[in-house]
Amino acid sequence: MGCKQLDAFGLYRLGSIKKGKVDKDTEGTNLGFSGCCGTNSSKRKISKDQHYNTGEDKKVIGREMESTLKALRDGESVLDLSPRSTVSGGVEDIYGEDRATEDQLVTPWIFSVASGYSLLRDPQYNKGLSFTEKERDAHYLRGLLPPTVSTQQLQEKKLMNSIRQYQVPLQKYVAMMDLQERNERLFYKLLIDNVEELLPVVYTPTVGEACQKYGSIFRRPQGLYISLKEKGKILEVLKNWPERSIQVIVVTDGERILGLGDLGCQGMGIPVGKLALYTALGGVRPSACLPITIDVGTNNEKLLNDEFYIGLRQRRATGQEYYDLMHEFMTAVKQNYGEKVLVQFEDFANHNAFELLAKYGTTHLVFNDDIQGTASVVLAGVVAALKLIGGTLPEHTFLFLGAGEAGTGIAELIALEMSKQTKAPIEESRKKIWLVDSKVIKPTVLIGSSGVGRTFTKEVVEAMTSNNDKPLILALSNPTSQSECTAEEAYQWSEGRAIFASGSPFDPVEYKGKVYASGQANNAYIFPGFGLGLVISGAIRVHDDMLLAASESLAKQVSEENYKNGLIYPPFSNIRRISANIAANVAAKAYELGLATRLPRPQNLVKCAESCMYTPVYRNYR
Ligand SMILES: O=C([O-])CC(=O)C(=O)O
Ligand SMILES: [Mg+2]
Repeated sequence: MGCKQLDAFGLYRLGSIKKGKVDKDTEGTNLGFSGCCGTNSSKRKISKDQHYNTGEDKKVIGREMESTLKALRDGESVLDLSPRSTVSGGVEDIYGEDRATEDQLVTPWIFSVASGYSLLRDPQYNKGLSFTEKERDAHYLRGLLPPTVSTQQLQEKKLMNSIRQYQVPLQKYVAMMDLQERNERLFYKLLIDNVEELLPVVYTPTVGEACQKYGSIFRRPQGLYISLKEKGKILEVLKNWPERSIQVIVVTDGERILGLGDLGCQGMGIPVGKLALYTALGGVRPSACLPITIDVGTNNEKLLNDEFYIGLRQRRATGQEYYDLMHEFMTAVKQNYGEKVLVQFEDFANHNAFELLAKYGTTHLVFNDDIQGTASVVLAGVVAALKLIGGTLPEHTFLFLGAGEAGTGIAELIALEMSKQTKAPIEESRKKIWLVDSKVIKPTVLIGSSGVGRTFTKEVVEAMTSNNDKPLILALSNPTSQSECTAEEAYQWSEGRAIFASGSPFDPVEYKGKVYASGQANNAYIFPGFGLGLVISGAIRVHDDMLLAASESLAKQVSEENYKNGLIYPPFSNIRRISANIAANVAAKAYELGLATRLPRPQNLVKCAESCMYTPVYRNYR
């Protein structure tokens, strides 16, 4: 059976943009910024007269959805595996019992009941001072703990007190990572109960600094490191990981960590952080999460010369060598964990991100957070913002600064949603979206995703404000240092009129006696619930309509009270409920598209999602 090309999200359009005319004289237009539209790593320039909707785009438009659905109808290609990843038998053959895996190496895992000292040292089961008297007797813990028996609540209080005493964010980060390695449930209890306070610690912006200094703060490995040294042995490497039932893998190659660029092997902080959110925000079990860093070297001279750098000391492998390693990895993942494991690509550089998504979208359950997750969260924010700025989605004009993964992904998803609403071809919708600056357009929505900080200058924000009663301004680049502008700047320069959200959080701002709280337009709203939806439905492929389903669900959960405060996202304090609703909407779409394998379909998908969610409450040991 042939493996028909099934266009994954955003692929051909990027190809066409890449092929587009590059004009070096694109600077200076009515909004006062240059036409530079690449991320740090891409540094591409796109001509100002190259409208998003180009002739070349048209040729490939519509293929993705149509071909997906057609392929599904024909029953031909969606489930096909590429020849190298086809396995006959051996799927999830954990203990090496099948004939088909006779020639494969086996890790001699032994599972035993932890007790005594090793129980205290096991982060999955350790409860510290919360072991009861009975448990202390039954599990050989007498004398290994001081006499007091604490509650989990008291432990939480104590740890929050101590974390709050650290002034330096990185110290808070290290304290949280230490806790995760010592007492996993308590770590998640803290994160879940104090999500708004701790998100900036374990996630952006602090995780960015942590990655930059990862070699210096490295204590224990928290995920799998797959480097060029492991070429030919990746399946064995996967088998070294102690957990067998993996549902979500977040993988990076470290080449574009947030807006900080190439951090090589030290990008590991990102998969670790994202998966902590998968559990805390989306309820995916920690044991089912696997952070992975693919190390093909780094072009970051500073790291190559850093004596504490933890990765391969060589320049990045590219081309065939790179793709061969990635292919071995993707094949091994499917062979080891089966069809339903979600592989989330995170912080790959543009040139690889689109290609990997295209290549593996047909054979694996893959999701690119930077292209698709960010698109879904931004579409939700824009749809919600319509309540504040007025008009319908197709009535607005969008200008992007940054046509990398996020910019392209967002533009595509907005165009897709517009064309669903207007029933007009997607080419028409694309005409409202500009990936470059131009003298003639008067954008109503300004979206920054260039990875370059401070590009929304006073001039830019003032120009937006002079054209719009309520300009919608999204400064998406992370971490805070790379934000296109600060919340304070947005409110000051727009005289309090901007509807503003940013990728990394900003504190509320006071302007002329009024307090303005801004939202966080970060894919953290989407990926945990999105992944949970895939997991509970047993989905085998990601489809664009699932991204729309996630986005729709998020937008619906913005309350009147939020709107009154100028917010276009609900607060993170409700994120578990938000994620359960997103999961239910995504799962419903998976069933509708015939991409779900967990049958029969649960009647109430919200209840199903909620009941599947991880709880950090201590369990009693017999
Ligand atoms: O990690 C974040 O905060 C959002 C994201 O995916 C990125 O900036 O690459
Ligand atoms: Mg990312």
